Amino acid sequence: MPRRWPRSRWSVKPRLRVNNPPATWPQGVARHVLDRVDSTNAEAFRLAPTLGGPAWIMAREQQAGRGRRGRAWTDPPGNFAATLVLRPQGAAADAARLSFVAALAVHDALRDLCGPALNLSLKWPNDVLLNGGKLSGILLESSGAGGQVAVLAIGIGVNLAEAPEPSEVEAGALRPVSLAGETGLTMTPDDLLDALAVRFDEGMRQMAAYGFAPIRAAWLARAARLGETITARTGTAEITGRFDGVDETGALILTGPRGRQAISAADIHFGG
Ligand SMILES: O=C(O)CCCC[C@@H]1SC[C@@H]2NC(=O)N[C@@H]21
Repeated sequence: MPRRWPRSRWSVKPRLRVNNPPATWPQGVARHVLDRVDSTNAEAFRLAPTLGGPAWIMAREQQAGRGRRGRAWTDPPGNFAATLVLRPQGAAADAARLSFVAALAVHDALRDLCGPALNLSLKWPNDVLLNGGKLSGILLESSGAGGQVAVLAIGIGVNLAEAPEPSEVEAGALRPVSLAGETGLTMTPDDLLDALAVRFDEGMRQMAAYGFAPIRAAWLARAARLGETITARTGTAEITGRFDGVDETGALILTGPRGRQAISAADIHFGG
């Protein structure tokens, strides 16, 4: 139930389904909920050999969450920490496109639960922003050999209850925000898991049927700062240019003084 309702910023009442898993949970997908774990991504790799198909692994408490680029991810109680483990038997490039499916699924599941007025947007490659601050992060990890992915772990963290202090994230990073802090809305991790599993399954089916193009289009329709000047920091370079979209591999397209560049791995900074 909403704790408070800031009418000035909202035009639509949120729809929250509490403690009521939908009958629409995708068929053939396992659902594991753990009380405590080090990292749901680590658990995904431990469980993978025992799984007969895709599985969501959610933990009520995650003690050693992993973030992108070797960073830690902290999870205060009430936040969402889950991993979808897949055995895609495909190339690494195909797996990378699933991070866009994941970000879209998080975005759309939150909108399903809270209503369309929730001010969400997406930041390349797969952050979900609320009121311009970072609400959710996604970490893809894989194992395999010869360019083929045997196990893919898509780990998703969402600050439902609490965000880390700005001092806990690195300088220049987006302000961390939580759903409760920004809107007063409360949502259980279980409710988000159920909505997310449905949305992710839809995205996977869409990609299987029509390829990456509709996923890319839907992602771009929700993208923050499209057409604006942004900065991409790779390990070795800093590239500033106009954010012109995402190519068919999922690489970020920046147009700057050196022309059009496709960037496949970087941290993005909005500046200003
Ligand atoms: O740095 C990022 O933005 C990505 C953060 C991903 C955190 C999630 S929480 C669930 C899953 N398990 C982990 O150890 N990490 C991911």
